[in-house]
Amino acid sequence: MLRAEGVQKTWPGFRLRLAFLHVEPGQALAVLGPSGSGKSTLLRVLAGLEAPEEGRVEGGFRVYLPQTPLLLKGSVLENAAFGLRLKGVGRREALARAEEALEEVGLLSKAHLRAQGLSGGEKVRLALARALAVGPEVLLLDEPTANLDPANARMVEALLARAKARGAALVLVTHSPAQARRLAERALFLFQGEVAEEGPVPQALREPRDPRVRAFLEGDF
Ligand SMILES: Nc1ncnc2c1ncn2[C@@H]1O[C@H](COP(=O)(O)OP(=O)(O)OP(=O)(O)O)[C@@H](O)[C@H]1O
Repeated sequence: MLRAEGVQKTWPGFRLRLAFLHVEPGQALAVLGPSGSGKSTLLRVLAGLEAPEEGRVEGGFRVYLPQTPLLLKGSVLENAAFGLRLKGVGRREALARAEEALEEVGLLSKAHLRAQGLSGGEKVRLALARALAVGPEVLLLDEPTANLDPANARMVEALLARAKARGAALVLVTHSPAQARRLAERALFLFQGEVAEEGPVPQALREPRDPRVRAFLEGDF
């Protein structure tokens, strides 16, 4: 479960304001909006990586995936085990669970290769394996399929759907209304740091009330 209330976060010349946000276990909220509207800032506030000047964020164990995966030097397997090791899981068990996570993302055959040598799509899948291995209650994802080919994007979407089915709450920043439709129950549109629209996915994407959201969805924003 993830819940935020009365959040305000300012940067020079920019202010994010969010009255209320709630994501249930097993559900996903898609966050859409033009470049610079505050999507990443919102995600980082929800992750606890940026402290808001006002408001509260509450949630269970959260894992944040930035747009460009941050991988460590060392093998694919060591990277996949890293989150578990941080949580205090012993080395042997962490490696065994990391292997399971790698199998799930289709990277077990590359477990002993250098993580830095993976392709872009494989790096995203590895970051997801590392995240999923720790069983997060909340996954915060910043455009996880940006720059991926269709096959990798489909694979990542399938993994996210599986994480939801296991009860994770997802917040998914995406530029793709189609992806929002496939993965999310609710959608939120940000414009210049303000929520212009929030609602269930079919309606919010099909019949938005805000004219800026309509223009955005028609590709005019
Ligand atoms: N660490 C920071 N320091 C100062 N300003 C920042 C910082 N992070 C974001 N901003 C500013 O906040 C505003 C919103 O940026 P943010 O990255 O949240 O938007 P976004 O919707 O995620 O954009 P994009 O789709 O291009 O990634 C921008 O004006 C940006 O310059």
